Amino acid sequence: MKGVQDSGASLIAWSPLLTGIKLGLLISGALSLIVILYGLYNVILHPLRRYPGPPLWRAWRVPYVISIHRGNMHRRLKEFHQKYGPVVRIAPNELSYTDGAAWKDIYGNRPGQLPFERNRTWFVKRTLDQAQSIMGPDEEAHARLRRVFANAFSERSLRDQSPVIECYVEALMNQLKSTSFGRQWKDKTVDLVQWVNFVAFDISGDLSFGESFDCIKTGKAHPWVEVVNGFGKGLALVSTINLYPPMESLLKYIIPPKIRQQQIDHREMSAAKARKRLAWDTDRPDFITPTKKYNDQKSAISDKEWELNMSIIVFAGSETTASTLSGIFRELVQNPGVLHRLTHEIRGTFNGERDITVASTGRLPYLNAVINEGLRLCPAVVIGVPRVVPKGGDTVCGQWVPGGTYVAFNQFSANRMSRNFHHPNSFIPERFLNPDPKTDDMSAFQPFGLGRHSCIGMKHAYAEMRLILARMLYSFDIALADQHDRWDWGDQQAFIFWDKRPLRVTLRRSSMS
Ligand code: HEM
Repeated sequence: MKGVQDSGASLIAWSPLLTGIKLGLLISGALSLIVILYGLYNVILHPLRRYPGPPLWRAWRVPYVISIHRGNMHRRLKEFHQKYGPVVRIAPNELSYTDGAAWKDIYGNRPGQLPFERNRTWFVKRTLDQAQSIMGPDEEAHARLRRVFANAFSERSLRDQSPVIECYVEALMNQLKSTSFGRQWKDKTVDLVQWVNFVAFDISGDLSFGESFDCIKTGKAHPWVEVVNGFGKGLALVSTINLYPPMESLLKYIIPPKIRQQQIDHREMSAAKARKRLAWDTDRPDFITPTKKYNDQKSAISDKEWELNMSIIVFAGSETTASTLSGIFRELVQNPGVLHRLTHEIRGTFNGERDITVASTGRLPYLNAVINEGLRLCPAVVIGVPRVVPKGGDTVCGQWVPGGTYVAFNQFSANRMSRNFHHPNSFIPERFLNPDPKTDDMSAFQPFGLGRHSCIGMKHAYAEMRLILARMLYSFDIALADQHDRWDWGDQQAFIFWDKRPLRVTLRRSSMS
């Protein structure tokens, strides 16, 4: 009897816990049901239901988020486009395109039609007084900022700025040629990824902040550069969290305090550098002199906007150029035939290193073809910058897309589709010498984007890349340090930007230098 009483008493004592467990099961059951029903709705009833794509990705956004954080989104998208075709639904409300016609429809300026704006989840504004940026989604602010900075990127400004670019490339060459510990060298092994990063950031720092980061001089990355090199992973985290607005408030708990402090210090360092350059009364040839002149008349840009946009331009101008050059150098050392033909063109054109300038490298057909082929195989903007279809919907590639859908042209996938390019995974610069529309669809090739948001620094990027490649191949015979170190550029991870692996090459002074 006592035993029964005891077990009855303990059952009573357990009953709140059992009720709690039951309630918990009920709630998690209900939540799972909602998640399943939401997935089923997305696949069966959603307005995008007729677009093909991997079932789990069409049902929920989670696989997309996981892939972004694994750094393999570019490879997954390529697989999907190979399987499902030129338009793939990669999330309940997102379509990915590889058909060249999508460039004009999504990014082009179409008079009389509403624009496809930049997707706000990528460029969210955290406070109302946060400065506007040229990379931001606000079309009005963008148009104003684009006008303010336009003169700094004109053909004429590039001519004025060329001596600055040449001076840093000269410094790079001197550093690479320098003796090691006082001894002349015959062969020298260097990591080219590191050195092109140094030169690209030093040039960008000078043209925007008025001072170099001194990466070439010191042989190491400046703290400002070190922080922005990890920027892609941060942007990937923020952009995916922004997809789930209630999670946004958790950001401050997710980001470790050390990283948060690093971000604050970095912002302050950028602001101090920007203020220093702006206070300088000078006519030096850089991005700021023409912009300041315009702004003195129009007062179009606030102090905070100066600070934010100068940092953006430093980053946009260096990471992209450094990535592309890293890709081109890797392709060259892995393709000796192309390297030989390019070296022959460069050494046959110039009579000495002094002849190699921004202006004189503009007319080398094979050099230009090599750069374009590098931009195709190793696109700096790996994953398309998404846009949003305007209210009321619009047509992309002849198919109706409802308003609010995210749409993007994905360059890595598009450039490696055999329906766009013959032997799409091979490095064949010749395809750019005499493009044959039967084998290569050049409408798919827009490495600098299209329309009002297309790259403002395109001329500068080509100028820098031509000069660096020409000077390097004129002065050095370059080969892979380890002949087994061969792989496809796309094998690397990409967190919005490429997570670049080293490129160890052996340099030997050429007979020309
Ligand atoms: C190989 C080098 C480069 C590549 C592949 C590249 C690519 C791109 C692309 C695809 C866009 C369009 C983004 C969008 O559609 O939302 C863009 C925008 C931009 N790029 Fe570049 N870029 C390069 C170099 C540069 C350089 C050297 C600078 C400046 C010095 C620069 C500054 C910018 C800026 C400010 C924007 C935003 C333009 C706007 O929204 O009006 N880029 N770039």
